[in-house]
Amino acid sequence: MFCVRNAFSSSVKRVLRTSLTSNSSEYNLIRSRSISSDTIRSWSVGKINHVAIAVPDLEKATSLYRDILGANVSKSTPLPEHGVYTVFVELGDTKIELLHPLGENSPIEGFLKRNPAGGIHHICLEVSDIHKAVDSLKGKVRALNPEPKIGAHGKPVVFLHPKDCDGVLVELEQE
Ligand SMILES: C[C@@H](C(=O)O)C(=O)SCCNC(=O)CCNC(=O)[C@H](O)C(C)(C)COP(=O)(O)OP(=O)(O)OC[C@H]1O[C@@H](n2cnc3c(N)ncnc32)[C@H](O)[C@@H]1OP(=O)(O)O
Repeated sequence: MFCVRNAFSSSVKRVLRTSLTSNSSEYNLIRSRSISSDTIRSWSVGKINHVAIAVPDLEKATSLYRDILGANVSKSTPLPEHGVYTVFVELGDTKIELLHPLGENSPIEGFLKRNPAGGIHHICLEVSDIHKAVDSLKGKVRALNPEPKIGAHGKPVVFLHPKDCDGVLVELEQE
């Protein structure tokens, strides 16, 4: 009886010790991660600036938001350096960006081939410091243009690879 109780109690102690040790090391790991990311992070991510929709027929898509839904929409603007036409739909403090291919080798050509009816192409998030953001993402998330380009709002933008962002193309824009 004594032997059985002793064996039981030492196995309980072993389980407790293992669990305590592993919890402590997890705790230390979590603690050190949050301390180091707090220390290193000198930029922050802000609100969604816009959601971009690639469309096969820009006039038809503009008419949906302007004439049927009654939103304010911008004029169509060609952005040859990005290979797209854009139309912005104003929605309170955020926007929808309608995208249509411009010229040969438009970066949205392939997307529209795969999604001929159109679809959500990317989301754009504001960041407080785009250069620091790009630096701190190195080795974790691939930037498609590590050197920021001037985007549709005249501000620097960087696109992040959709395969590193859960299947979503993410654009970072300087606030
Ligand atoms: C004006 C400016 C602004 O707002 O300021 C803009 O919007 S300019 C908006 C247009 N500019 C950009 O999009 C610039 C950044 N984009 C790019 O560099 C390109 O579009 C890529 C994201 C690299 C995709 O190019 P492309 O379609 O030729 O690549 P690919 O056919 O090799 O595709 C590689 C893989 O990525 C996936 N993939 C491609 N485009 C995607 C998208 N928009 N969202 C989610 N996944 C996507 C494909 O399905 C494929 O997956 P599987 O391998 O599984 O089949």
